[in-house]
Amino acid sequence: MAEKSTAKRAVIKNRATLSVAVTTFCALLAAWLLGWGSKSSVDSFHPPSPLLRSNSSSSELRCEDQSYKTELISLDPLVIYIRDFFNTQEINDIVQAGEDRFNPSVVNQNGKMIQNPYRTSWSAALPAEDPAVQCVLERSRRFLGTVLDPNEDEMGVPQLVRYTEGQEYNLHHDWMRIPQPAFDGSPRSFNRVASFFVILQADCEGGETWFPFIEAVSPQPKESEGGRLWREHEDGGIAFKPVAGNGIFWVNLFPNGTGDTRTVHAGLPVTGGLKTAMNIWPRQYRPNSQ
Ligand SMILES: O=C(O)CCC(=O)C(=O)O
Ligand SMILES: [Fe+2]
Repeated sequence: MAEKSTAKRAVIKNRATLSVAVTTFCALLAAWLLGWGSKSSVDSFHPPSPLLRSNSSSSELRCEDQSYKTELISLDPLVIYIRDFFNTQEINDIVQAGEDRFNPSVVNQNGKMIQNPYRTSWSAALPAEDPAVQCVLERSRRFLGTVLDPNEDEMGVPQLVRYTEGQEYNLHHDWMRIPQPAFDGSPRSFNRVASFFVILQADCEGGETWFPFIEAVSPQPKESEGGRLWREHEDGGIAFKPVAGNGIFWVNLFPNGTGDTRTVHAGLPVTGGLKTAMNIWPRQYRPNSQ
């Protein structure tokens, strides 16, 4: 009897030891799967776009996942409104990265970049190596899906644009009439296939982004007038209110590479305060003969 109970105790002890071991193993496995001990970010990647590849020396970049929401505004040309495209931390980091780099904005006139009363804002080219810049460029690249050829195309040089009271950018399109020859000397030229225009700071009055030739797929419901993010403009088309973190995406080029004049748009005058936004102009390359 005593022998039996000793054996039983030994079995119980072994089971207990086994169960502690199993529990510890499961806990360690769960901790590993949840990524404890590493940085609390959910998205990790090796920069894949040509621009990021050529300019980045760091081996790994960690970006926060961003759950943005998209709303189709127009199908032809394609215009998509993106809510919460950048988070507050990214906005702060990107503004800081560009803060000391602002110069008077210029416009392209017959291939020459010149200052013009047509565009009275400030611009700053952003450093491509900045981690927040890399994260939002990568997010934008993924948004584009197959629009960019990973072997040819790139995300371009992102820019900040800033307006104070009285400043504006009159009607223009973002695509170039004459595609820009490739900087690497290859017999290719690029054009801005699409635009992301994302608001970073919107402590301002005025400063809507107006597309006179864009018609919404259907009218907005009338009841949400106050909280509207865009409105039908009195001179036609749609005007988007600047809201920090939100962006507008549109396609500039037809499939044959020519520019779509219906994408003409303006940054309407800021009548008070400060508006800062980021331009991302992905570059699509074509052989020079085309
Ligand atoms: O400021 C805006 O609302 C538009 C700016 C713009 O179109 C640009 O910088 O190309
Ligand atoms: Fe523009």
